Amino acid sequence: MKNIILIGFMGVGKGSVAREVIKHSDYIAIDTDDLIESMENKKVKEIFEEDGEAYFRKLELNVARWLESSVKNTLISTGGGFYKQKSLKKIGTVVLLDSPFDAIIKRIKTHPNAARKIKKRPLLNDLEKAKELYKERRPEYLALADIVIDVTKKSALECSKELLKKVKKYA
Ligand SMILES: Nc1ncnc2c1ncn2[C@@H]1O[C@H](COP(=O)(O)OP(=O)(O)O)[C@@H](O)[C@H]1O
Ligand SMILES: O=C(O)C1=C[C@@H](OP(=O)(O)O)[C@@H](O)[C@H](O)C1
Repeated sequence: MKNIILIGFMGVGKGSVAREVIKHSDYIAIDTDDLIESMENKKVKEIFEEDGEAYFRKLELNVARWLESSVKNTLISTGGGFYKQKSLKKIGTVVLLDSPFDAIIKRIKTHPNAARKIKKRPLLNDLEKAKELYKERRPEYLALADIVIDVTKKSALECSKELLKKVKKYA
């Protein structure tokens, strides 16, 4: 099985879809932010505050190198900026979870833990800036994707089923 690498904007549902995929397939899952947090023994938010974004991006590069050389048969969910890694397409089949900006924000805001969900994502704290980032990134995400899944109005389970069906062609 080729790796699957899930990309998409902050909060679009990469982690949630990954959790459903592992329930319904033989994939195991890892998450680039989780790897970084355990490497550094710090939350992403603290790394941004204490070490800066550039340092965080270096950690993403280290993770990308390790994924490319050592990880197989795995579903890899990523942070929203991980797609900039040059080796992305070598790591696995690239699956984009896609949704309009307003739909992503609406979904996060209706979650019971909304404030915490927003706070833990430093680049989502200023919504105007986040929208600009979305506009800049969306065409780049689309250009890299082997598979695009529109997650708007679908449950994470539905998205996971669509992903598993579409990915068969690339296995
Ligand atoms: N398909 C979905 N339908 C409804 N809510 C969702 C869906 N996918 C994710 N969410 C909610 O959106 C928020 C962000 O999801 P998450 O999986 O953490 O995104 P990401 O990993 O892309 O940052 C969470 O509150 C999650 O419960
Ligand atoms: O879009 C980004 O640049 C980031 C997205 C975050 O991950 P999520 O996409 O899981 O929120 C996290 O990696 C960091 O805050 C930076």
